[in-house]
Formats: sequence, C-alpha cells, structure tokens
Amino acid sequence: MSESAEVVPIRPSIRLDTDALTLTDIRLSHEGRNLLDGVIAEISSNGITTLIGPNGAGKSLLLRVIMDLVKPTSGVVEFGDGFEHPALVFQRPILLRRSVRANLNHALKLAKVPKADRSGRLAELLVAADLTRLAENPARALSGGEQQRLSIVRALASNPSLLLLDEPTASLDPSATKAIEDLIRNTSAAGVKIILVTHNRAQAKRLADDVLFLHQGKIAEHTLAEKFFQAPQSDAAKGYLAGDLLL
Ligand SMILES: Nc1ncnc2c1ncn2[C@@H]1O[C@H](COP(=O)(O)OP(=O)(O)OP(=O)(O)O)[C@@H](O)[C@H]1O
Repeated sequence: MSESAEVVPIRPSIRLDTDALTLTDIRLSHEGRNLLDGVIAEISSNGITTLIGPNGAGKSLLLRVIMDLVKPTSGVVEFGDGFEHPALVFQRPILLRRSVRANLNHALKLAKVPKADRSGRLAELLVAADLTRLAENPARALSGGEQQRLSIVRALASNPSLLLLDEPTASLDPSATKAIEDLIRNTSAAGVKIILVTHNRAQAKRLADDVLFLHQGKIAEHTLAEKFFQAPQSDAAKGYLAGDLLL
C-alpha cells in the first residue's frame, strides 16, 4: 500500500455476515450496576455456540435480551437472514400438570401447527426426546432429565431456527446429561442454531463449535472452541479455565 493510500475505517454498522446474529454494544444497567456492559458479538447462524463465564457474569440476562424478554438500556440485537423464531429453554422450565403428550400438543397448538399435521409432528418430537413410551405419563412425574428433554422438544414445536438453552444439564447425573447432549447434537445437526449456557467446562468442550466467554457483563473472548480451550487469550478466561475464583 502506498503512503498516500486512503485507509477506509471499518464502520461497526457494516455487517460482515448477513446471516449472523449481531449484538451491538448491549448495555443493561440496574440501580447503578452495569449488568451488561457493552456486549459486542457476531454469532454465526450455524453450529453450537457456548456462552460461558463465572456466576453473575450476565449469561442468563444476555439470553433474555436476545429473546426480547428483557429490554437493554441501550444496544441492538439484529437477527440475520439465517434466524427465525428464537426459542428459549429456561434453567427450570415449567411443564403443565398434564401428560407428556398434552404438553407437546399444547405447544404445537400455540405454534399454530395445523391440526392435520400435529399428530405426526408430535410423534417426531417424542422420538427426538426418546419419550415415546412415556407419552401418557404426567409430565411433572418424569425424572429431571426426562423433564428437561421434554422441555427442549417442546421448544422445538415452533420450529425455531435458534434455540437458547440456559444450563439444561444443571443438577443432572452423567447418563441424563449424555441424553441431553445427544439431543442438543441432533438438534444442531438438523440445522437449528444453538446457544448454550453451561457451567460444565467439559460439556462446553464436548459440544461447542465456538465459545463466547462473558466476564463482568462483557465478552472477554469469542473464539473457536478448540482455540479457546487450548490457548485462551484473556486473563479472565485463563483464570476461569485454571479454576481460579473470578470476581
Ligand atoms: N431481574 C433482575 N433484576 C436485577 N438484577 C438482576 C436481575 N437478573 C439478574 N440480575 C443480576 O445481574 C447479574 C447477572 O445475572 P445473570 O443471571 O445473567 O448471571 P449468570 O452469568 O447467568 O450467572 P449464573 O451462572 O450464576 O446463572 C447478577 O448480578 C444478577 O444478580
């Protein structure tokens, strides 16, 4: 480049990937505290993104902002062409006091799936969650892992292209965790973008294509999973992976 060549600055308003989910300077203040403090990220419409970071970093809040359940103080969430109908599964989802089948049927109705298509779709969701044999059981009598699988496929009733999962395996044993991880992988393989909040670093390593590391309301690092776990760049991520107590 010659000395006189004009350097054209990259304006943040130019979106590099029109399919991506773009978070631009998301801020959320509450009673003088900056709970989200300028979150900037461009999240690909493919694969599994894990959102990790210490307690209180703002992970759950960020999922709620993406879902438009919480309004940020400022900043913009833009869904690219690759996204439609985001769905969120909460950490402690609430199931209806009815059968597994009735819970799914209700979700399909809410999603306005035509009546003629409902039973076929319901059967597919039961298979995906491996709950066919428990279809007539009361949903609230299922084990924790079964309830979580039901919650995930219930969220899929609306055919989302983006599924946000907030610690879906918290307090589950290894075999229940594996069943959820299989369901997450299969859902991703079917073309649904996943953003997964987890405290389980081994799980993040097993599932993630890329990692968003949130610390004190800011993205301290956003990188491919392999790189993140092998060579984290930020001091906060290094400390987190080393098991230090981060404040
Ligand atoms: N509705 C709310 N009103 C006020 N403060 C809130 C609200 N929800 C969350 N906070 C605060 O925002 C901060 C971030 O909370 P958030 O639940 O997003 O953290 P997190 O990273 O998901 O943590 P954890 O891993 O413990 O679930 C915390 O300090 C929390 O106390």
